[in-house]
Amino acid sequence: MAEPMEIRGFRYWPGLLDAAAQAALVAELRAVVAAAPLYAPVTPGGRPMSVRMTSAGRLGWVTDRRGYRYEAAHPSGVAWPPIPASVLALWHGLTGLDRAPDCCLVNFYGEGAKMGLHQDRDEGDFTFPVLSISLGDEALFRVGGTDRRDPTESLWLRSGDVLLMGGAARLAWHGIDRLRFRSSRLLPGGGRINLTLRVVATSPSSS
Ligand SMILES: O=C(O)CCC(=O)C(=O)O
Ligand SMILES: [Fe+2]
Repeated sequence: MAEPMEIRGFRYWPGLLDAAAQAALVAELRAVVAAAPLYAPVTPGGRPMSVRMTSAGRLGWVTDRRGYRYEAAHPSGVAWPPIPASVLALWHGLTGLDRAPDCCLVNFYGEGAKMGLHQDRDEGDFTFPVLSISLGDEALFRVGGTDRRDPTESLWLRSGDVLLMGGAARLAWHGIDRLRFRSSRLLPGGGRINLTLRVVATSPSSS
């Protein structure tokens, strides 16, 4: 596996997935979205998010008026589809962990979509990293420290880039400021997909 770069404590593999791997992943994600359609989430405060979302895995991350949490089913009631095998292989290869992720959150960014600065802290055990995979249009990723007021820096995430948020950077603030819509031709209609792989419970048998 190629040596990662380091950015603010994150491990970063620019262009890790080649064009063929990206296309294969998109095909697998089409099956995920066919089983568990992208939906428009709302924050606990009632504000619509600009990204559309779904999940694969034992648990999916959801938000609505009742709060941020992990659920065993899609808002429609259907079970989340399994995490694609190629995604699991990346997780095990890059994290070195035997433990599989419980959730593969799928974010779709259409034109104008963004994600405010936040920490990923609904998982319960921050010793496990979060692995992020970017597909499609370029997105301006902003990363800070573990304190909201820490200075931030930005980098453009491109299709095929992979980022591991672990160790001291597991609780770093991060977000997506904007997209270069139609900067990639991977998705025919434009847009960006981001996958984040997360361990949610503390042991695989707990539910
Ligand atoms: O889209 C991205 O690159 C980041 C997504 C993210 O931070 C999240 O889903 O928690
Ligand atoms: Fe996040």
